[in-house]
Amino acid sequence: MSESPRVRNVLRVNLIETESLEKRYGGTVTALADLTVTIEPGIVGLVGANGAGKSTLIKLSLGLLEPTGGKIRVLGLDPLTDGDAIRARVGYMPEHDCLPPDMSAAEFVTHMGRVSGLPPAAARERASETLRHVGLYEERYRQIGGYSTGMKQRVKLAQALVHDPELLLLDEPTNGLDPEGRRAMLTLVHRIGSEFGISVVVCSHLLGEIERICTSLVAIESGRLLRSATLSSMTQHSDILMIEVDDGEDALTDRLVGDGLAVRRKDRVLMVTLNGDTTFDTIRDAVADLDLSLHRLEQHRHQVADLFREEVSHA
Ligand SMILES: Nc1ncnc2c1ncn2[C@@H]1O[C@H](COP(=O)(O)OP(=O)(O)OP(=O)(O)O)[C@@H](O)[C@H]1O
Repeated sequence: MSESPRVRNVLRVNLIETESLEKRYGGTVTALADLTVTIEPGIVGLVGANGAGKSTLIKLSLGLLEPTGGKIRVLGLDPLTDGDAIRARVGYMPEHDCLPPDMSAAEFVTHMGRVSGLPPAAARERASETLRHVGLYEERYRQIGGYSTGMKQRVKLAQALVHDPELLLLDEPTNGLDPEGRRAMLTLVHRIGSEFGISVVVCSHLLGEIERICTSLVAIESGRLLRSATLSSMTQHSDILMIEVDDGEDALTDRLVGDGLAVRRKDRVLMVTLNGDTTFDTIRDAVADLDLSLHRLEQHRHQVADLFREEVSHA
């Protein structure tokens, strides 16, 4: 984290690339099927319902599992042959609780720093630093067994960060947290991604929750790619104008339809399909002729929900 985002961002290598990736468990359960996706640097939400295959993809990325078909590369490396190199450059926060209750957070995170190859003094220093970043500095000498769920999640995050990785893989980091705890955890993840320049792949079954912190989203369903897109491409202007007037929506609708425009109504909002630059003039003239007061006239932006949530909700 001491390294500047500028230096890190020079390395624009893809985070994860898969080609026809397949993972079957025991020959019967197909967790991933023909998954081809390229995940670029940034804060990436990996969304999908429970059982969609998110954890399997993360474990394949770390070389903890072997694919039964296809290819996967992480930071340009092959997890099967370059597993050590990948684990040195990647931090992993697993979904389930895996913390020793009778160790303090300081001891545990220092230990994980040592496992990652840091010398003793550097591991202790980095452990303190990362525990401060995740908001556990004051509590770092208490036994983990006495921590709340939120504090345990932060220890898991700290151990993933201790060796200063380029990429963080976070599996459902908000699991078990109350709404305030979820917000705080996501704010922390966003800070790590935006201020420290560490790329993050964050798994969640809750699209609505993670979309606000992500630069791109990858949705999977039953082990297959549903959609992959950047947030900016998803929230571009559409060709729909949203109009609200104080009163007189019916009269305005009739008039605009009479002027040849396509109008849909959603409660009190008129949604008019743009038909060249003259559409604005037509609306202005209609509002003036009907003596209405105009509250809103703006080009509708696509909502992530429109493009994604519906698909994910079926997942
Ligand atoms: N070790 C395993 N043996 C057999 N089946 C497994 C194993 N691990 C996962 N699966 C199955 O593979 C599918 C994908 O599971 P995976 O854990 O990757 O999904 P997920 O999207 O991470 O969901 P969740 O958040 O619930 O873990 C599921 O049907 C799951 O039951």
